[in-house]
Amino acid sequence: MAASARGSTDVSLVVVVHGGGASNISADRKERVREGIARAATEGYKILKAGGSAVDAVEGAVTVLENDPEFNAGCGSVLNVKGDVEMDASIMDGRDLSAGAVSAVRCIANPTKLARLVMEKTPHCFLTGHGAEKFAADMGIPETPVEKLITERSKKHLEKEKLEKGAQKADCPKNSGTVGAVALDCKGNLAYATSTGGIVNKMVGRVGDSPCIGAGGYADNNVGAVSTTGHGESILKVNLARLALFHVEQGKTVDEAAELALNYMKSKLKGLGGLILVSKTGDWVAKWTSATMPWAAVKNGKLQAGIDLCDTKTMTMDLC
Ligand SMILES: COC(=O)C[C@H](N)C(=O)O
Repeated sequence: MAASARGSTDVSLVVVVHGGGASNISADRKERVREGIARAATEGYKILKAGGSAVDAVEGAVTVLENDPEFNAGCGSVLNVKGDVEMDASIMDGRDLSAGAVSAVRCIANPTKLARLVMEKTPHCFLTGHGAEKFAADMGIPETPVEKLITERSKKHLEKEKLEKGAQKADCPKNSGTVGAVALDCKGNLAYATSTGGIVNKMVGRVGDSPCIGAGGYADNNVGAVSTTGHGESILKVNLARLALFHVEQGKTVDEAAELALNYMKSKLKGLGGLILVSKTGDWVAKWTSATMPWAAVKNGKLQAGIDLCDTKTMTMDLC
């Protein structure tokens, strides 16, 4: 059985965010993570309330998390084997399936904003490495010195990982905080965004699932929107986001669809992770097979957030 939280049926504004599926989060970080994830969901919801689109809302929510050093995206990204930051992100508009992605980008504060520019300003879906960085410069995005993206925690994390190398099972990323959001706006449009520093101690040039449309996320107004987190190589192999939406298309509830997709990945590959899903009717679910997955959701002005099943405390805040 996968762990989960879910919302009920009726059409309305919905934002759901996640802060990455991972092994246990230490007690001292829990409150900071919970506060950050709730702030991101609130930001996304405010954008929807002000008449913004689902794409605006997911970009806004994920930007909050990229700027928060507690999460593995933007500032706070985990480091590769060389101690460097290489980030991946993607975004998708469920209206027309337009999508934008970037991978292995370095001196960029908000890779999701860059992914949106790829979607809106180029004839392509996906730019990588130098080309993506050149495009960012052409779009007037200032270069962020890499030191501003690296935290003491991410340095310690790499050191610890190098010492313990071999002890970790490859199918469960340790304490990673990849971030993502899904949203349903007042016009019935759906979108997702996912952003990550990837996995600690990764090879230079390694690209995970997060920028890959269908794996790291998917949005289609006819079905729903999904953002995923977890072991990237497993997520890529099962196309986790599209797989979950396939089950919704087949008539499963959002809860059943998420569970079927995650359990398939676990049984086939021993791959652990999590996902958030909102359907075209506004039903949502946050579900994970990893030990924890910080999540927050706002629907009908009510905010709920949680981290793991042992920590069932949820906040309910009236945002009407
Ligand atoms: C929780 O960690 C992650 O989500 C990492 C990300 N899926 C990757 O493999 O790049």
